[in-house]
Amino acid sequence: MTMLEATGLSMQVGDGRWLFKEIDIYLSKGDVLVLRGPSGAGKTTLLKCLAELVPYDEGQVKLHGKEATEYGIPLWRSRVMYVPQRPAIHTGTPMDLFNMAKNFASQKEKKTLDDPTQIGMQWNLSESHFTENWSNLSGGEMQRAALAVALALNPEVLLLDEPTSALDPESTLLVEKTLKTKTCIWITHSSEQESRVATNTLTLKRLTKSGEADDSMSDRTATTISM
Ligand SMILES: Nc1ncnc2c1ncn2[C@@H]1O[C@H](COP(=O)(O)OP(=O)(O)OP(=O)(O)O)[C@@H](O)[C@H]1O
Repeated sequence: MTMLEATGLSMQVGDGRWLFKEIDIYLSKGDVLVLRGPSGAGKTTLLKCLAELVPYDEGQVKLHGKEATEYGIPLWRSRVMYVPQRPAIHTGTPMDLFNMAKNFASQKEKKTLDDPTQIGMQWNLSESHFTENWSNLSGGEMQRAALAVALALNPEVLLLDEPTSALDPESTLLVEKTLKTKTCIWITHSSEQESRVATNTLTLKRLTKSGEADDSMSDRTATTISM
């Protein structure tokens, strides 16, 4: 049964070019939809539209058949959660972030929250990484800690923006093992990662101003979805 449904999602950018046009996504529980496409094709922006972080021009997004306005935007974002490639500059520690987020009214409706430390320990992080200031963590530690905080908040859909881009191969496999058990849309530039985690793939291509595939750009012929 479809959990997250986007229909006819379209967005135009400043110069009148369509960034993406008439995107349809049907995500059921346990699906891992891999989002691929060349740099600048609009992958990050599409995830931000699904999370209602940036406005789109046409189309609808629904979770369990209801639009974001019916939930209220903060509750929507706690259920359909965008996880950036690099965590925003946070002061304090990963646990401070988790404790702050779990006290948001939108989180309080959730019955179960997990422990980010326990999640991180599956990924070769130690408890102390979660009580260390973000600024003292390495790029890979920061990326795993931010992912662990997001997972612990138990969103229904995770929108993952290159979630293993800062990780070594061993940590990448550990993180994949956990994330592929979740319902998510996952941006990656790696076809190896796609083959390990995807239940289906959506490929974005660059479009011309009129919204047609830009055939002058190599390997950019259409917006395709393969199941
Ligand atoms: N609101 C906006 N107004 C104008 N341009 C925008 C807007 N939002 C996104 N863009 C442009 O759209 C393009 C797509 O950006 P986006 O970050 O979504 O691409 P991407 O496919 O995720 O790229 P990458 O693989 O490099 O991360 C960029 O050129 C960006 O500057």
